[in-house]
Amino acid sequence: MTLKGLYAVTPDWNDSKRLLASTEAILAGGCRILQYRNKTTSDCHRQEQAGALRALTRRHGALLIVNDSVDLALQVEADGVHLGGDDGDLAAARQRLGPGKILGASCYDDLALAHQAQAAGVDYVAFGSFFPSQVKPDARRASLDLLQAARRELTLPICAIGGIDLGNAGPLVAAGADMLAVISALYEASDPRAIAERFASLFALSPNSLPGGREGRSVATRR
Ligand SMILES: Cc1ncc(COP(=O)(O)OP(=O)(O)O)c(N)n1
Ligand SMILES: Cc1nc(C(=O)O)sc1CCOP(=O)(O)O
Ligand SMILES: [Mg+2]
Repeated sequence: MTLKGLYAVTPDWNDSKRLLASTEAILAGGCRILQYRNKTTSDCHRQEQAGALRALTRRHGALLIVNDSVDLALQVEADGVHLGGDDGDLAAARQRLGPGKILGASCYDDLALAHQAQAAGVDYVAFGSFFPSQVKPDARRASLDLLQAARRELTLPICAIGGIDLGNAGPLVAAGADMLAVISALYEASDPRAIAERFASLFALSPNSLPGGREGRSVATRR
């Protein structure tokens, strides 16, 4: 499966019934990549929620990526793991996961970090925060210029994250983002399925037809 399109990331909800219902709607809307992220619950509850999301993503033919923990990713047979700067060594994680699992890395606003992550064997890199985020109000800010430079210099799929909604997503895709990672604009929506459908449709558009797409990659340079 390709690492392209809407990448839904779960909120810190401990109500599993609500979490599963909203996630099911997002997957029904065409999202094919889900990250399980819950920073506030116990390990035991995290394992339970991740296991339920594993079953749900399988039913929808979607990838499941676990945030922060190689152990949990292996326990629930997830498709991969996402690690940030404080989450352990990327090369060691690659060793433990083997070549078949997806490894993603946070690179914040730092292109040099992305080159290091690429050398360590990751499958995608993430930059952010592109916009103010209620989930991470103090996150470092990444720019469209950084995204365009990353697109020119890196061969890996690139993910954008942080405060992304339907109103600001177009220029990110036009600048070279392969994936848009989104929490609030999906999970706080009254109709998450409809929002997911509209995000998914952004990736079916050509760069120049996207809002802010004049500086998008030319067809010749797109992968
Ligand atoms: C797709 C994606 N990008 C970035 C992050 C942030 O990871 P990290 O910096 O480790 O912060 P936490 O999410 O662990 O708080 C992510 N989770 N997913
Ligand atoms: C988990 C996370 N990481 C970020 C980074 O910049 O690395 S921003 C972020 C929060 C994303 O949530 P929302 O879509 O609600 O802004
Ligand atoms: Mg982390």
